[in-house]
Amino acid sequence: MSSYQIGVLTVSDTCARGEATDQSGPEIISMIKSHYKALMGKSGENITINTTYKVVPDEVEHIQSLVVQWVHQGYKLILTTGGTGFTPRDVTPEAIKPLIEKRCKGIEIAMLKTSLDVTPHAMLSRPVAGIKSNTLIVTLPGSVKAVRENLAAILPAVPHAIGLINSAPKASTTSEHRSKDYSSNSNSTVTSISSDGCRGHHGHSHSHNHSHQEEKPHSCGDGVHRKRVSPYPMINVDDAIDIILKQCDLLDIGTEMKPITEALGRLLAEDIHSVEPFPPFRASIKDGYAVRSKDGVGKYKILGDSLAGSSSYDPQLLAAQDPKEKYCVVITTGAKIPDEFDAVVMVENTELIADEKDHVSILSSVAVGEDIRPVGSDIPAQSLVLKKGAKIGCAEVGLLATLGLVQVSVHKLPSVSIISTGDELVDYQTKQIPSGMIRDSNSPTLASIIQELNSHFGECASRENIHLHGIVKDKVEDLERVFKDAAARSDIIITSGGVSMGQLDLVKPLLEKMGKLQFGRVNMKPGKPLTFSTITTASDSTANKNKTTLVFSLPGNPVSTVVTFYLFVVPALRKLSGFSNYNLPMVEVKLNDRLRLDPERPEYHRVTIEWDFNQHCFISTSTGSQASCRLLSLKNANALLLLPKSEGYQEKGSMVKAIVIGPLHN
Ligand SMILES: Nc1nc2c(c(=O)[nH]1)N[C@H]1C(S)=C(S)[C@@H](COP(=O)(O)OP(=O)(O)OC[C@H]3O[C@@H](n4cnc5c(N)ncnc54)[C@H](O)[C@@H]3O)O[C@H]1N2
Ligand code: MOO
Ligand SMILES: [Mg+2]
Repeated sequence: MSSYQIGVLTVSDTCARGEATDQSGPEIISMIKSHYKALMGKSGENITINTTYKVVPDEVEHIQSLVVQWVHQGYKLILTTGGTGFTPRDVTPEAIKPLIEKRCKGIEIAMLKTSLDVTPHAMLSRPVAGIKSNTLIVTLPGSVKAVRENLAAILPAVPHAIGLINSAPKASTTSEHRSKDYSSNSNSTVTSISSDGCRGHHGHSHSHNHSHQEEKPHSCGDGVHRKRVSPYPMINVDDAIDIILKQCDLLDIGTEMKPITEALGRLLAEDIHSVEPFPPFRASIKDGYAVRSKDGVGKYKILGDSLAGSSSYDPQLLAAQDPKEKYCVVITTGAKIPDEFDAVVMVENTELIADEKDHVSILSSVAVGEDIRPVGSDIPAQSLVLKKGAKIGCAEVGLLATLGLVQVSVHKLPSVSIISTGDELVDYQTKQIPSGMIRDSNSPTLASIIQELNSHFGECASRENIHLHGIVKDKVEDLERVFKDAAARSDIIITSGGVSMGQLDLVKPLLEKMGKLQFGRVNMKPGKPLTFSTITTASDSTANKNKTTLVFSLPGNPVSTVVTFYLFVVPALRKLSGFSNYNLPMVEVKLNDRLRLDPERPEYHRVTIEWDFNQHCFISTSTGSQASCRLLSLKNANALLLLPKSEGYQEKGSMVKAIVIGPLHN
């Protein structure tokens, strides 16, 4: 028995404001139900149709966030009504089009044709139909009459369309995919594995379709009545990142003034302009003599010197001299060129004259301006030197110093709380550990990653405001207390453990209770049970708005913890720190290994990459068995390969994209 979740979305300012009652939405629902009833009557198939009905104003964000959420929740069909006309408030097509992955013009034409048979005004409608993920999305006009016509025109094809969109892929989808076995004889085919977790031999197959359950807090229940299928739809990595980035807009981290010597790695929160020109005077580029270029080669009288920082030359002297003679001033690199001179001869192109120390022989003639830096030639006055949003590197600190700035306005950095969860954990400093227990490695690992990120990719998390909460046992009251404390003090909470299918995996239900669980599973390997939520803490005063905290509940397997951190926490940290490029650098690398692919999930395979001057490209070397509990698979890794989900292998010598996660040489 399959169940269809169908979303009906009425887009209308007046209905949203309650100034008009919506007829079209209810009409759609009744047409859908009666059509399917007829359909089921014929085919005998029994489908349960659940419809969700919402009304939103004519606003792109409102339409998109609901449609995206419904798609993530696995809806089969989404029908909107309203907002497809020509008036300024008609934005439904503009909201839906960017979400569509596959346009379905046939459906649009069917609707237009039907309506045009009725009235030529139908050409003033802008329908959009298309597929996003596994969902068919169709915009219908606003009027009930037009809804009836358009829906009647396409309903006969909709069930079949949905069937095609959700048809199983050709390749066999048995879940017993073989991959590098955890044991040493890696070429033995693993008969079955614990679903994607660390290699175990208590394997069982697991199906990937999920039934959509109402969004209510699910406890995993006790051992016996535990869910057999995760209630959390599996979404893809890009959509997950989109959701995270969107939620970042709810936080306002703010800016602060920092002394320039403490601003390295920070992002500028304002444009930086020069006031004075630099250099502020005409400066010599070389050591030698300042001359008047018109005097050419010959014997020159030395009138004094102008050294960088001090000068004995007095212009009165020149005025008192015989104009027919040639004059010069000793000059050093960086020194001010006296106004009466217009070029520099390098000391290598002169000769001393025996017994005449206040004369010199100039051997080469120079052009006007030779070896002189004009005023402002490095930095013009009143010019934009650094743009808002620029990362302050070493040179930028120097430029700020050159401009005489003592402090600068920079983006503040998000504060972070790190929490390890699990009854089996003891502090890593514990010498004798009781049987069945293990040391917590995730917290020290995560704290170190943040430090390394800050040093290599720009400051993206507060160094002072990173709070290690340590280990929290699998007890709801303990977890709730610590999460509440962390939410009050941090912008971002990073937990590890307790998010899969175990009866002590309490984190997801707790977050559904404490906040809003945005998504609970991602189609990736490792890292599938990654969970992302938001907790809103009411503000104490009406003045400032509620505080939102982003909660990243990473899977407990140490490698899953690290990989999901790089893929999902880093973009949030960077966006909140003011970066415009949220992701870590991406490169293309040539494989030095033949790697088996996972037929169900895209994989982030750990490698060491190095530039090869003979092959003119990065060469990647796998870190070995990729079991997600094997932290060794991250040892010396400085990149994550993006391997596609597919049968078969990624061949040695082929080019693959990789995310750079560490220094390119050790
Ligand atoms: N029946 C199913 N079981 C599992 C599934 C599934 O879909 N069905 N998913 C597997 C996958 S994939 C992953 S990833 C893990 C993630 O599970 P949790 O997030 O609940 O993690 P835990 O169960 O708490 O721990 C997993 C593993 O990692 C060790 N661990 C936990 N915290 C730490 C820490 N701070 N330092 C070091 N090691 C840690 C823990 O002892 C476990 O061995 O679920 C699979 N199961
Ligand atoms: O073990 Mo899991 O593969 O991290 O998702
Ligand atoms: Mg678990």
